[in-house]
Amino acid sequence: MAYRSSQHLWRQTYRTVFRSTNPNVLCPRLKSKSQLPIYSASTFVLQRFYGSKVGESGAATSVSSSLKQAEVAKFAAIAETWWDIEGPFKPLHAMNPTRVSFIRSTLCRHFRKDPNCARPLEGLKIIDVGCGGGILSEPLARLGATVTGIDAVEKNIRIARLHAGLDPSTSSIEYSCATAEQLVELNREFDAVIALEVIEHVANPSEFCQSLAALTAANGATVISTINRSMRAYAAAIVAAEYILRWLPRGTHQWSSFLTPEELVLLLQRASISVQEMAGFVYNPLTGKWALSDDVSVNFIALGAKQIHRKAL
Ligand SMILES: C[S@@+](CC[C@H](N)C(=O)[O-])C[C@H]1O[C@@H](n2cnc3c(N)ncnc32)[C@H](O)[C@@H]1O
Ligand SMILES: [Mg+2]
Repeated sequence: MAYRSSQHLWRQTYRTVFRSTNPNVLCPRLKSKSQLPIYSASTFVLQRFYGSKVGESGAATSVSSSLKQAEVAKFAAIAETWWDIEGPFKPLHAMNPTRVSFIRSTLCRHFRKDPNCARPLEGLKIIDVGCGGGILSEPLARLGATVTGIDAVEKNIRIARLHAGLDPSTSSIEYSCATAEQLVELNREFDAVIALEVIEHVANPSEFCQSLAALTAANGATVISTINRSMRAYAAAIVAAEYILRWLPRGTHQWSSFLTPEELVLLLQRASISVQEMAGFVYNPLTGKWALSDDVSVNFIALGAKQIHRKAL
């Protein structure tokens, strides 16, 4: 049922937002928390990697900068190529319809909205953290959301603004050069906070999750996608994508900065975000298309709900 309805949604998303052909999509929905194995080894890894900075209270504590200067410099160097679909962002363009399909169906479930209408995200305030040139912000705006896009690289924001301004359906996107923590300090809140392919580039993933959680309104949703720290991901996302196929500049990704799904679930849980849905992205080299899958061994995406802790009376 979930599979069939997500296929239908996929077709609709693709036609309305991207206007092209239709890859096969599976949108698995977690039925219970037991489907998200959280190994005690993950706790060990988190403590080793992120030390005592993993918050115990679940509240966004002292907010420092998530910026890693070397990462910011890498993205600044290729900023002009955001909308070149054969350039370094080719994989993000290729994955985009699949990830928008996941976001559309999961946000509609979360906010009890009709996924079949033309503007299913109407009425939702969404922030795209680390928006780059706006590859995700634009389809979200076309689906009816009120979109804010932020990025640490000024050049990215200039390009995103320029591109969004070319189409009346995206010209309302509010772009600014900022980090998540800076918006937390301004007490901004959004119904949905989305950070796709960003967490593997920040200085401290635990603090980054705390900032995303602080930006998420009560009963809101947080969506994160990243790359698994697995041997398959090393082979696919680094050896194949950077060295063999040359989709990405060499050195784009550091394997040690990837997170396993269990680690991401734990980091979000400690930021009071409970992961409800997760899916993998898989690439079919014969068709050149991406699809959603149960296989989270390389690229994956998760949606979590912000938990509200009631104070004891
Ligand atoms: C791989 S790109 C992903 C872009 C976009 N989210 C997408 O998936 O289409 C990562 C983006 O995150 C931005 N970035 C990296 N570290 C950041 C930080 N600490 N705060 C905000 N943006 C950051 C980079 O400038 C870059 O545009
Ligand atoms: Mg990346």
